[in-house]
Amino acid sequence: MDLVLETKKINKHFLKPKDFHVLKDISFGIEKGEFTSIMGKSGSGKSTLLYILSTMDTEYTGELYLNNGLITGKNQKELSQIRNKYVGFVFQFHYLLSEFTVLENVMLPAKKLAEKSHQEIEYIAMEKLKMLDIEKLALQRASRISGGEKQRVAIARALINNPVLLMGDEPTGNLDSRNADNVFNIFKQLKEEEDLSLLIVTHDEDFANKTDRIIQMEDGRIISS
Ligand SMILES: Nc1ncnc2c1ncn2[C@@H]1O[C@H](COP(=O)(O)OP(=O)(O)OP(=O)(O)O)[C@@H](O)[C@H]1O
Repeated sequence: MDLVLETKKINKHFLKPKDFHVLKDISFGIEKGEFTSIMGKSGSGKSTLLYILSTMDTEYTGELYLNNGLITGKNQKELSQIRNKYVGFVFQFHYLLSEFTVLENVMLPAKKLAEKSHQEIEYIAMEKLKMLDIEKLALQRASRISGGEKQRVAIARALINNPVLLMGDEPTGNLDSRNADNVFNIFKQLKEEEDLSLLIVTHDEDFANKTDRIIQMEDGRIISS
């Protein structure tokens, strides 16, 4: 099995205001090209888990592997490199820089990685915009485009460093059903054509039912997957 992500017995406690065991023995793997959704009631620990998987939160016990490499125990500088290289993120709110153009927003994570020239990054960014059918918006300010378009730009930005895994926290939560369907179809296309793995937290049952696998969480545990 070619796993792009694996967790072994991840546990997390919030210590304030009092000890709360929020994640309990979370062990699972995501295969290359797999499209997985995470569902569960509000408060079941989905966002807390995603934050750990995204390497942003290091306060947990257990082990996290990305692309077969052990992530747990690495320092912040190493984590930031790994994050930029292997993982893309899409959130409910797109967090675009509104005074920047669409193209500039998409280029930003590649600029941070500082491995390619400005011209190369611009070329790749335009390719991503074409893939998402929004290349005509490249020079438009991010504040001047629609909600559905903004989410496409956020997806293009998440893909700029060619990640192996795209993670999303409610990426369709703020969209109407037509735009939510569009985003699902883009994800499916990325899985099928680019062999990308996707791990998406969602409350949308229709969306989750169309993915390859649903990980169901309850009270900090995985109850089915
Ligand atoms: N910083 C924190 N300190 C203490 N408790 C927290 C903290 N962050 C979250 N929690 C608690 O941990 C539990 C899990 O929260 P989390 O946000 O992971 O749930 P969720 O499943 O993503 O919920 P939702 O679907 O509403 O986004 C909740 O009971 C929440 O109140």
